[in-house]
Amino acid sequence: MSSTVTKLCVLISGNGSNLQAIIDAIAAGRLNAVVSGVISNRPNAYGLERAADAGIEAICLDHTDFDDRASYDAALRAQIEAFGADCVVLAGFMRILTPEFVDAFAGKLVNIHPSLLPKYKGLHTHQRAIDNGDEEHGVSVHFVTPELDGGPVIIQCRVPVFEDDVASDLAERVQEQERRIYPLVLGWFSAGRLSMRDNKAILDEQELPETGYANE
Ligand SMILES: Nc1nc2c(c(=O)[nH]1)N[C@@H](CN(C=O)c1ccc(C(=O)N[C@@H](CCC(=O)O)C(=O)O)cc1)CN2
Ligand SMILES: NCC(=O)N[C@@H]1O[C@H](COP(=O)([O-])[O-])[C@@H](O)[C@H]1O
Repeated sequence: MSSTVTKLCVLISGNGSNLQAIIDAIAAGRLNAVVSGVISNRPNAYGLERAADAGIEAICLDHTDFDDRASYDAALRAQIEAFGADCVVLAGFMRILTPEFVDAFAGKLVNIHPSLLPKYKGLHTHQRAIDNGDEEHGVSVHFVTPELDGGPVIIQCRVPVFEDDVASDLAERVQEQERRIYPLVLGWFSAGRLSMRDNKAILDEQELPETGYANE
């Protein structure tokens, strides 16, 4: 890994609590990286304010301004390259990315997903877990591939589901773990310990298991 500090370009769509966890970890000296820029596809994302408060360049690239996914992703790629990125960090980014975009950042594009993949790919994961009567749920950090939420898992964390849970209760319990594990994974990446090879996640030259619970 070069002596320069790892540049993280963070993509958001909403509140930005994972972005804030990354900003806080960097400020506390727990993550050796810099956020080179923040991009939101939604103008009202509170995460844009979080970035501005931290003195980080932040812009809205509104997907509704584009005719199709391919043109949006081309503009998104150009903006990321303008900011500079050793790693593109999806942090609550709610747009499905084209294969061309994903391939342009292969191996340095990660996402945090609120379920124990491969369960509950897609949206509304907490409500689906509750509706199914699951006793456990959780979060996965994975490399992004063209297959939606199908990329190699890097780390997972489990949380209990309680009988009286509503989706927001479960989301809060999951997000508490998200804020803990995302800076951890990004630290592995910035230290040159984490990579993706042959569609597998590799940590310290060891292939990571398909499901690996961080709180075991
Ligand atoms: N090609 C890939 N793109 C994305 C991945 C991925 O693994 N491969 N991960 C997602 C993140 N994600 C869940 O973790 C996710 C985000 C968005 C959607 C979705 O259905 N989006 C809709 C719009 C929904 C909305 O605006 O509320 C869409 O893009 O049409 C599903 C899963 C990020 N992208
Ligand atoms: N499919 C992607 C997805 O649902 N991501 C989820 O959105 C939330 C964003 O929170 P944040 O904006 O406060 O970081 C997080 O819980 C993240 O797991």
